[in-house]
Amino acid sequence: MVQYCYVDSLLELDIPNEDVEGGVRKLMDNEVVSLCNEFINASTDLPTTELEWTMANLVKYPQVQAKLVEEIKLVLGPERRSNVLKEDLDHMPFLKATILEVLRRHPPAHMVIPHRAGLDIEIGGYMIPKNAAINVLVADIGRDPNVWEAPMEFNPDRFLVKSGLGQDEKISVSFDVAGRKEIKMMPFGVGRRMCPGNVLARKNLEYMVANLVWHFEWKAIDGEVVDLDEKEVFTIMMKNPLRALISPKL
Ligand code: HEM
Repeated sequence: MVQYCYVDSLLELDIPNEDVEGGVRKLMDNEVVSLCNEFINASTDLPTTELEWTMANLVKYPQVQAKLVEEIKLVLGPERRSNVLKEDLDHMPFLKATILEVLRRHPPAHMVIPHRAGLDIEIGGYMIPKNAAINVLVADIGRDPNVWEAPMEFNPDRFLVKSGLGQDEKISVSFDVAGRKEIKMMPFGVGRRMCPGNVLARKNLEYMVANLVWHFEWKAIDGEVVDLDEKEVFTIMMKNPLRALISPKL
């Protein structure tokens, strides 16, 4: 069987050649290395950082952890003690909402990768000249009090939508992460350069968090308070790493 990998796709790419009008060229070795480096870092550091922020919030706010466990119990039924499976995640709106709330409140990247203006353009009364480096304050967008009610509060419920009445009542999550209609937060960037791993990253986080709270109880260490201060490393990490009492559920 012929294996086709990410590097093969890079070697096949034709990209615009800025030295030749309308021309194309192949990627140079240093560009391939840089893209692989970006891919490996982006797919490991950011999800790991986000997992720590999630568990920190679940330790700090035990009522949110308890609500997650309730949701899992409801989906798995009274008898099942096995792992939460990928298929189960589709029936867990509160879990999805929790991950979105972590991404809003603690995006692991406070800025996107720098972009460049392709032409002179005026946006919102500001002239942006061609070739200017552009960056976006991702964290500030997700914490904007004009857009989010009590933005510094950790409240996954804000992403839940109720529909139907009585027995037909349904709770779901409907959020435009890609910012197609409006941009209320952008932890994965938006547009053509939006993170290609965003669906995978959210699913993985949901899967890991669901199983971590299903099999273990996460509690604050006596006398310690979970500190949500931030520190910039490659990603925005917890200044004081999470310490917790983790006990297996029997
Ligand atoms: C919580 C997890 C993650 C977050 C918050 C995140 C966020 C981001 C952000 C903000 C960007 C820059 C977008 C822009 O410049 O407009 C980006 C780019 C990228 N991400 Fe992610 N990411 C995550 C996980 C992943 C995973 C799991 C993968 C791969 C499996 C991945 C692969 C990439 C790649 C290849 C780029 C560069 C895209 C480009 O330059 O066009 N990321 N990510």
